[in-house]
Amino acid sequence: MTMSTPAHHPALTLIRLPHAEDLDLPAYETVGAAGMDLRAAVPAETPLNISPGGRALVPTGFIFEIPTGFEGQVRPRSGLAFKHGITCLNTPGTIDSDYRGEVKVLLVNLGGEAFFVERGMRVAQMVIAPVIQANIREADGASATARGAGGFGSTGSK
Ligand SMILES: O=c1ccn([C@H]2C[C@H](O)[C@@H](COP(=O)(O)OP(=O)(O)OP(=O)(O)O)O2)c(=O)[nH]1
Ligand SMILES: [Mg+2]
Repeated sequence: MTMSTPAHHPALTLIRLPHAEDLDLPAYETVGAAGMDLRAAVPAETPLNISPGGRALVPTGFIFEIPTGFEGQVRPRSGLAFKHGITCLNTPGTIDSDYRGEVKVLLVNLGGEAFFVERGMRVAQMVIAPVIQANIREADGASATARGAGGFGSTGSK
């Protein structure tokens, strides 16, 4: 495997909230993992029940201080999607670098059975990605291109 350089590892500070007291830190499960898994900080005694077709906001128990110039993307886990129809409703969820609240995961149950989210369950993964903020300006007309306003299959279906 290619060696990583420190430039590829921006510092990420996590602040543990009281209800995450005993939870593992979100972590990359393998050396080459793109995302760190996020665990559910729901009470151990009351798993969160998501009915078929229902949705729930699952606390992670951590504040993420995403470095400036980056974002956090909350993405589904394919295993939960495949086995249970559990995915993130707003995927990818966007975590802004200036957000200082608890990261939460918006799950939806597209499966046919109730799904119970238990404490410590890895419910989603977060990818840290660079962000480019555009300089926004307004203009009177759009510049000419070969495509013009064609879209939605205008180049043909094959
Ligand atoms: O899956 C998600 C998506 C968002 N957030 C938090 C972090 C993010 O920085 C903030 C706002 O998210 P977003 O911009 O997607 O939501 P909005 O509906 O536009 O709310 P706001 O008006 O607060 O920006 O909510 C999460 O914890 N989990
Ligand atoms: Mg917003």
